[in-house]
Amino acid sequence: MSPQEAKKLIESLTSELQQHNYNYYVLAMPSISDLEFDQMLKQLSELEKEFPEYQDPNSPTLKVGGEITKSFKTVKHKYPMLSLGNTYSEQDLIDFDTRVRKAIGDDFEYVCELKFDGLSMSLTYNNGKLSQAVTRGDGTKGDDVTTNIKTIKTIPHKLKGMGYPEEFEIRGEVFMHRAAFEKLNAEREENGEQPFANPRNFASGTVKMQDSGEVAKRPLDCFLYFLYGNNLPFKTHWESLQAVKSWGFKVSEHIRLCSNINEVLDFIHDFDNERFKLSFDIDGIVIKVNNYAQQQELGFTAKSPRWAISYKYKAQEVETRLLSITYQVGRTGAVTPVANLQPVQLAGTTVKRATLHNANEIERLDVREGDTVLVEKGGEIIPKIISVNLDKRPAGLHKTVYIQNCPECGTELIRKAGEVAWYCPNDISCPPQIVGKMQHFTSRKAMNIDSLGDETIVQLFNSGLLRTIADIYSLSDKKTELLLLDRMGQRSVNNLIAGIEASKNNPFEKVLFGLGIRYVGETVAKKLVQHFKNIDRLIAANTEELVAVNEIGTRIAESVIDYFAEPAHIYQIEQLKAAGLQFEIEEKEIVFESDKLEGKTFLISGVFAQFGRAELKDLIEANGGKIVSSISAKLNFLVAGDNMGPAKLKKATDLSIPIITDNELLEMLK
Ligand SMILES: NC(=O)c1ccc[n+]([C@@H]2O[C@H](COP(=O)([O-])OP(=O)(O)OC[C@H]3O[C@@H](n4cnc5c(N)ncnc54)[C@H](O)[C@@H]3O)[C@@H](O)[C@H]2O)c1
Ligand SMILES: [Zn+2]
Repeated sequence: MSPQEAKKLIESLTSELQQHNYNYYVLAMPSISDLEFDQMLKQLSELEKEFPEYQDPNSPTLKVGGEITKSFKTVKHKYPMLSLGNTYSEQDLIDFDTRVRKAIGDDFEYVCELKFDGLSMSLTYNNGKLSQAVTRGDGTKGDDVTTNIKTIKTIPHKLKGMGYPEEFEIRGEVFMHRAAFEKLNAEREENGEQPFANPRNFASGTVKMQDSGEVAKRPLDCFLYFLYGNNLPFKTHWESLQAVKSWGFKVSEHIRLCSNINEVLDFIHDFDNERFKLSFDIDGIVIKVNNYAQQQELGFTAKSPRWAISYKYKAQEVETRLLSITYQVGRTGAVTPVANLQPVQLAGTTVKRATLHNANEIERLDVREGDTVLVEKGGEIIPKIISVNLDKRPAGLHKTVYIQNCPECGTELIRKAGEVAWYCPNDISCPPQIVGKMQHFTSRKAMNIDSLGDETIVQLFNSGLLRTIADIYSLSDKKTELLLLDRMGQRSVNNLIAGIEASKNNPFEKVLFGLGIRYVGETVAKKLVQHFKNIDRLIAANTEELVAVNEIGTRIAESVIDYFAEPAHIYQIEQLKAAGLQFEIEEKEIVFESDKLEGKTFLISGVFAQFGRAELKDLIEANGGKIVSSISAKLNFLVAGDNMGPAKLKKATDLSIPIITDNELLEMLK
């Protein structure tokens, strides 16, 4: 390769990898697999060795890939948070072992641990109390996410036992169990939000949310795996893991002390199969030299310790035959193509189906019924088709033609500009859409009608008793018909009717969420209700008025407008209103201009569910109050939302300044 070519290639690899780092760490939405990323990184590293003059000082080979964000307080790490050297090959591990031996001789042990697939977190404890939680960030500085991390039940706020140092730092991996991931991701999809590809991305997206209340709803967990501090009372990593367990930290039971590299390889082989039985994802095994003094002797490179390495498992792949492609219609009308496969064993489960995502993906793969396909199950939960084995393609297979009509109701499919999915627009009478909408409407977070479960809805739909959401509220007139159905006795019918009746007390925000308007999830529904107060004002709102609401963008606004433009939806709302459902919230009697706050000073900090900061500021000023920007003894009130910085909180508490919520501020205006 000529130097000129090498320079060009180094530049393009560097910028491509930087983009992938951004997608992975900041957006939590990677667009290539880890293996592809690692191969590109290796290629760059080899080129840089050959042509060091072209290496970018910010090369991804030298730096931890993450970034700090502007949304949290930045904290400098006391001990840098580095990456780990990684490999997919056993030979590389043997080479690693040789290097270690050269440096420290033969007398040492390894600790093998699982490489949890989440995001690393640094926790600081002072006198046994959790004082700070910080993300890895760029390795030198991270985001202070203490408030969010405090919602994780397995991270102790206060330690048990004795013998912990007065101040220490402990590191671990925050992750989400697979079952919780699948459940929450399915809910996201139902709400028309983009699903996360795997639990790691979901956990990482969650930790960086602004609203700790929302974080608390998503069950995260954390395994701890390294202790830092001055004069730790331990000589080895293994000892420290046993001790931190006794202080109340969660340490994985799957750790092993190994006296040589062969025992390490045994551990790796054991978990090649065992890993699929775990309730969470791992992407490999971490191998650490056990003794602290020996770790110190080995030291660090710019990016990772020399006393540790990780072995990453390759995603498992297998070939099988594609029997047919079918199409599923979801609650929102989105059509998903599904590959039905000749059943095959893969990653510990029998795989019969794989997702084909959308029409573009079918086009890209040129996959045809009857093809032999390569299926992968990696970090992603749902298996996917990687490629078609053209050598095995029988003669005469027809190119796949994407369906043009809904497989359920025959309506012609549509595709909106800028979207990849095709939709069935018939949300009035397309069976999976109306059943799905009713199931959503009665679900726990919406109207919470326990007695009308998913299967009962299907049964009532099939028997013609339910056709729309509004029909639910006329079931009480149809007791005789209900009693004729299978598994419907007097008691279950009474329960059913009572549950439906009770649901009428649900507040407007639950009803609005229950309607299943695309992109209107729980939080958006709350915001719309707070802002517009009643359904008529919401129906009348135009795009401008909608996007004026904090955190509502044009995509949501357009979806809301489209929904209310449909006469059948308006008719349904009229019926639900007539049945007695809540379509308004009580107006708070707020005087929007007054002198009630005259002579008082306010400082606003944190984020608020019902107001933007600018809105709050306007409100205070319109009522005669004065906004100040720093805390002093003269400040009258601190208006505090979520995620307020701990330093501010402490200062205000020290000065005994009254801390009020946005609701308490509203009370002052009444
Ligand atoms: N697909 C993409 O676009 C993309 C982009 C960037 C990075 N990546 C992936 O991320 C990797 C680099 O990420 P990285 O720098 O965080 O390194 P890494 O994830 O390979 O290893 C370091 C991390 O391992 C974690 N870890 C889990 N269990 C551990 C244990 N028991 N002990 C110690 N640490 C443990 C810690 O969070 C630590 O920060 C790449 O190799 C690549 O596979 C992928
Ligand atoms: Zn349809």
